[in-house]
Amino acid sequence: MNTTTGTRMIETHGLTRHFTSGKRTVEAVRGLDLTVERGELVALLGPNGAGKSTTLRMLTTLISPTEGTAMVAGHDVTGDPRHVRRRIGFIGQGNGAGHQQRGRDELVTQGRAYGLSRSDARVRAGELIESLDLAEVADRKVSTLSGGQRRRLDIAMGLIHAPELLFLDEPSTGLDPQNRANLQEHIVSLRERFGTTVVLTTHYLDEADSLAERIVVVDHGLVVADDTAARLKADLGGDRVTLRFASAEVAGVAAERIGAAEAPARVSRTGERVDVRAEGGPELLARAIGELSSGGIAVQAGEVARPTLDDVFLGLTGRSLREGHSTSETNDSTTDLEEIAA
Ligand SMILES: Nc1ncnc2c1ncn2[C@@H]1O[C@H](COP(=O)(O)OP(=O)(O)OP(=O)(O)O)[C@@H](O)[C@H]1O
Repeated sequence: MNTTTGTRMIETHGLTRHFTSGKRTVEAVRGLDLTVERGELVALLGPNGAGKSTTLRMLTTLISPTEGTAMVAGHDVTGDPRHVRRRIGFIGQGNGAGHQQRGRDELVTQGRAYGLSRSDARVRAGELIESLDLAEVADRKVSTLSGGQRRRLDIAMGLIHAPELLFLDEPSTGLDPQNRANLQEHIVSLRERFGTTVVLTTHYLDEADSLAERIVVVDHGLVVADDTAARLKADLGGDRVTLRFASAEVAGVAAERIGAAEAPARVSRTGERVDVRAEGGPELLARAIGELSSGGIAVQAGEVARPTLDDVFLGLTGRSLREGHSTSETNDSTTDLEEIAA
């Protein structure tokens, strides 16, 4: 049920959240400006402690902003949280489903918590079971489901009241590659089937790259980049070509020659290695090997790497996203869903 008029699903201005304990104040989110249009699939990407979950918790009304404003699905998160909650779904980290009930009963209970009649909740549960391929698991006890099956059940729980906007906090953390791939397919198909706008957080660069149309990179509580993965990578200035030489001295001469021949490519040398950042990396590598060897310089090894989102992050922050990865944090999404339903 899409009830919001206009195309903007999220609009924040200067969204800020501080946590204070004793004399210590953590500035988890520091003036975040974000817009998401209806139907978009947006990933919030950032290292541990960047402020992704805190942002999601403000947008889903679970915690209040310290400063700033956020309109979500047409309503103010501070002034009108009930209407926001009715229009959104939130699937937190961890497993939101109980253990001894069957999947189908969990869904009906969840629908009831959102104010559906028992018969409407049953009908809606049946629709979701069919469209999310849960037929095989719906009549089993939740405690017997695999991690991937539970995650799909979690998604169905978040969709029971047909939200216009679905928030997923690290949906695939802890899943094996096969289950991650399945889950990603389901997320993509949500929009096709239900027209749902999806905002998810992730640590996984490849997940953000392949899944999201738009990537918002968050670091230290701020948006440091906001664009498509392709444009973020293109902004880096093309492929990275790495060549290795017998000595640092030879590499120095090679770097000068490549710089002169391949302008405007960016050339840098580290010891015996020369890195070149330029469009058309494979062709450049072939040219450089040919020209250097005809000038008497042997290239010992050469490779081309397409830019990755990790390169983007490294370029923006001087740190690698991979350094910050950890799956240790767990929030209980049962609590989140209950709070939302309250
Ligand atoms: N309830 C809280 N009390 C105190 N500090 C908090 C609280 N919640 C979050 N923080 C702090 O705020 C900062 C941002 O945390 P947040 O969980 O939003 O980051 P994140 O990007 O979601 O990280 P992760 O990828 O590890 O989930 C961190 O320094 C965190 O320790």
